[in-house]
Formats: sequence, structure tokens, C-alpha cells
Amino acid sequence: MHSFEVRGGKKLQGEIIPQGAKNEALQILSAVLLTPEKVTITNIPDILDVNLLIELLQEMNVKVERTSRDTAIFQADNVNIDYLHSDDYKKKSGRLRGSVMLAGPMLSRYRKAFIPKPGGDKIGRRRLDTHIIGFEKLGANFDYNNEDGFFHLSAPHLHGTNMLLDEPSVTGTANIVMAAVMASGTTTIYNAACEPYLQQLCKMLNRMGAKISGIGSNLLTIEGVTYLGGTEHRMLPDMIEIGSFIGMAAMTHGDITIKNASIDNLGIIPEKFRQLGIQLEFTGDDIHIPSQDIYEVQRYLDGGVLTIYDHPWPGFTPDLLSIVLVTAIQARGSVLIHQKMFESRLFFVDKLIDMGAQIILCDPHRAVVIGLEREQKLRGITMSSPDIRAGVSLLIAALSAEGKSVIQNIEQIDRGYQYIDDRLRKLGADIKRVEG
Ligand SMILES: CC(=O)N[C@H]1[C@@H](OP(=O)(O)OP(=O)(O)OC[C@H]2O[C@@H](n3ccc(=O)[nH]c3=O)[C@H](O)[C@@H]2O)O[C@H](CO)[C@@H](O)[C@@H]1O
Ligand SMILES: C=C(OP(=O)(O)O)C(=O)O
Repeated sequence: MHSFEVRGGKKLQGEIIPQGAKNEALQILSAVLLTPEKVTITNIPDILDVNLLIELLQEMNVKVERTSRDTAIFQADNVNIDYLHSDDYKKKSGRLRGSVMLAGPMLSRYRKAFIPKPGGDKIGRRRLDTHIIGFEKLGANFDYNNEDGFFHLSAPHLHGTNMLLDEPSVTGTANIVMAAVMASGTTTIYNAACEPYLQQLCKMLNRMGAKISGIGSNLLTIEGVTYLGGTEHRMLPDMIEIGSFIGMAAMTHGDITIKNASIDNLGIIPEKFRQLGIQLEFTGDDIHIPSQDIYEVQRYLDGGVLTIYDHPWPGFTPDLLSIVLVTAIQARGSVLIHQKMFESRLFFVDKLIDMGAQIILCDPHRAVVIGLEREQKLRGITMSSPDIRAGVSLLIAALSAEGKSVIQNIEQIDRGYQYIDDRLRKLGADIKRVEG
């Protein structure tokens, strides 16, 4: 176990390059199972969740050749399906949410799959119904085995069908798309999730020979093909990391340029930070966040208090709500943060309150932040990161606070932020990784 020791109050300054997107990586890496040919992937983030998924692929006998730190060639020409119901697989795959997306490609290519209880953030109930019902509609049978805790799926034949998803689940849509690409006939998926992660996956599958149309919309049409071949794919920059750096710049009174941010793929994210009063200057594909003495939360046209809430893409991603919340602490004005999707993602605000933030937790889904206008600094404390985004939000709070903070359980942060301490030190942060 490790912790971060942070001495706050330093203005972060300089340039930072975002890592490749974690949630895209988990989809793309699962998709290498769809072909016996070589797939070259670049801009792979060096983070715990992604490394764990690569390890799982290797255990399944997928050849992985690292040509550089962020590039690897994968070849799934001799997959060991038996590994998927081993205890080792159960243990390892249970540590990350992304492992659930091995099921779609396995069903597609080998007609059977096993889904253990997936890991990932403990941020509320995270059901798998959308995945399983989608597979069933394509012709798969499933059985939940109480003894081993696995969903067992088998599909002697997968056939195209029309489906209306119960909810636009991100990993659910990816899983169903990957199962449908080699089904016979045409599949339509309505109410599909359409995050850039999914757009990237579908574009990659099309380069491999799939026939997917409607990419970027909530209606995907997939004409089944019999074979997929190799390809090359580059991951987009991580939009959640980009949002985290914007919040960090504002809270530390810093001046940061985020290089090569792929602004076209950020959707509504920049606008939400602008609603907090944060200036963002775009030059080419770079985002400059200049130092601002005060950032003032906007109000609605009728003068009402701003609410920022999550919504499936192209709405605002739930993964940035904790970051928006912490960023509002030093704003001028008030904002209601409404986390609609997850019921246990806001409880970390008690730590922010201990640090001196003015926050009212209304219920598990809603919190009102009353900005301190930089008139009062947060105080450093010792705290533990409950999930990846709350962890980074606590880190942002610590970087802006007076005195020393200790953030424990930073493995949560390492799941999704590459060498974060080294990169922040380059921006002038006083942060140390320590045992304990
Ligand atoms: C590995 C990965 O890619 N993880 C992301 C993925 O998780 P994941 O794919 O697991 O999340 P889902 O999209 O399935 O749904 C997340 C939660 O939101 C609820 N829900 C979903 C859609 C909706 O319209 N209404 C609703 O309430 C679901 O019931 C569930 O509890 O998408 C989430 C939602 O963007 C992100 O937080 C996760 O970072
Ligand atoms: C919730 C997240 O991740 P996961 O779905 O992998 O737990 C996240 O990335 O914010």
C-alpha cells in the first residue's frame, strides 16, 4: 500500500500531455481477441487497470510484443479458453471493470464466455443486465453458477436481431457490438452508448473488416461478417484526465497548457468547466488554462442556481462530476452537483468538508458547493481515496490546501492516472509517494 504526501499551495505551471484513454483502452484491448491476426495499438496508458487487462490477455495465451512503452502488438492466434474459468482468472478479472468486455469477443469467436463478478469502482450498484440480455438476444444462453460466481455463456450460433437497450451502458454496448460483428445477419442496437470510447472501438472494428454504421449515434447497425483481420489503432487522449487537469489548474491558481487534447472529442466537457467560470483558451489542439484570481459560477438565464449533472454521452460524463465538485470549492458562487447514475460516488465530500470546504450533502446523489472565492484556503488532512475519481479530487484539494495532506489507498488513483506524481512534480507540485 502506498500514500501520497502532498504539501499544498503551489501554483501548478507548465505543459502536460494527457495519457491515452483508460476506458477506450479497455475496449480496444478486449477487441484484439476478435482476430488471429496482429493488432498494433499505440498510446496505451501505463496504468494498473490496463496493465492488468494486458496480463489477462497474456494468461489467455495472446502474444504481446511491446515495441515501445506505449505501443504493443497483440496476436490472439492460439487462445487458451480454459484459462477463463480458472481461479486465477476469477481473482485477476475481479479487480477491474474492463474484464467484463472479454465476454463479447469470446462469444463471437469461440461461442462461449465466462463473466466473473467484475471489479472496478465501488461507486454504487453496477448491474450487468444490459450485457447479458443483449447476448441472449443474439442467441446466447446464460447460466449463473452460484458455486463459482461466474456467468456461463454459450452460443452455438449468434444471429442478428433488433434490440432496444434498457439503458445506454458503455461497457454493455461495447460487449454487444463485439458479439454482433461476426453474427449472421444484421443487428441493430438502439439506445446504444456513443461515447468517443465506443466510436473509437467501432472505427477500429470497421478497419478490421466489420460493417458497423451509425457510429457516434444511439442507433448502431451491424451487418455480420465471417472474419476480422488485423489493424493498427491509436487511443485518444483521456478526456477524464484532461478534465482533471483543468480542475487542478483552477484550484491551484495555476497556469497549465494541456497539449494535444483532441478537443473535437471532448464534447460538452470544456463547456461545463466554463460554466464554473474557468477560462479555457484553445490553440490548435492545445488547451491553455490561464491563472485566474477568481472564477465565477454562471447562473441560468433566469438567475437560477447552476446544476451540473451526469448524462449518457453526449451529456456530461459521471466520471468528471467529482472533479467538477472539488473545483467549485474555490469558485465564486454556488452550484448543485447531481450525480444521477451512481448512488455512492459523493460520500467522499465529508473529507472535503473536514478540509474546510463549504458543501452540503443533500442526499447520496446531490451536493451543493458554496464557493470560498479563495478567501479561505482548505487545510491539509489525512484521508483515503475511496474510488479513482474521488481519489483524484482529494488530490486536487490537497494540492490547493495549506499544509500537509496524506492521501492513502492511492492504488485507486494508479488504476487510471499514469505516473501522476512524477508528472505533477514537473508542474511544480510538492508530492511524494510513500509506503503506508
Ligand atoms: C470501464 C468503463 O468504461 N467504465 C465506465 C463505464 O462503466 P459501465 O459501462 O460499467 O457503466 P454503465 O454505462 O453500464 O452504467 C453506469 C451506471 O449508470 C447507470 N445508468 C446508465 C445509463 C443511464 O442512462 N442511466 C443510468 O442510470 C447504470 O445503471 C449503472 O449503474 O461507463 C460509466 C458511465 O459513463 C463510467 O462511469 C465508467 O467509468
Ligand atoms: C468508474 C470508473 O472506472 P471503472 O468503470 O473501471 O470502475 C472511472 O473510470 O471513473
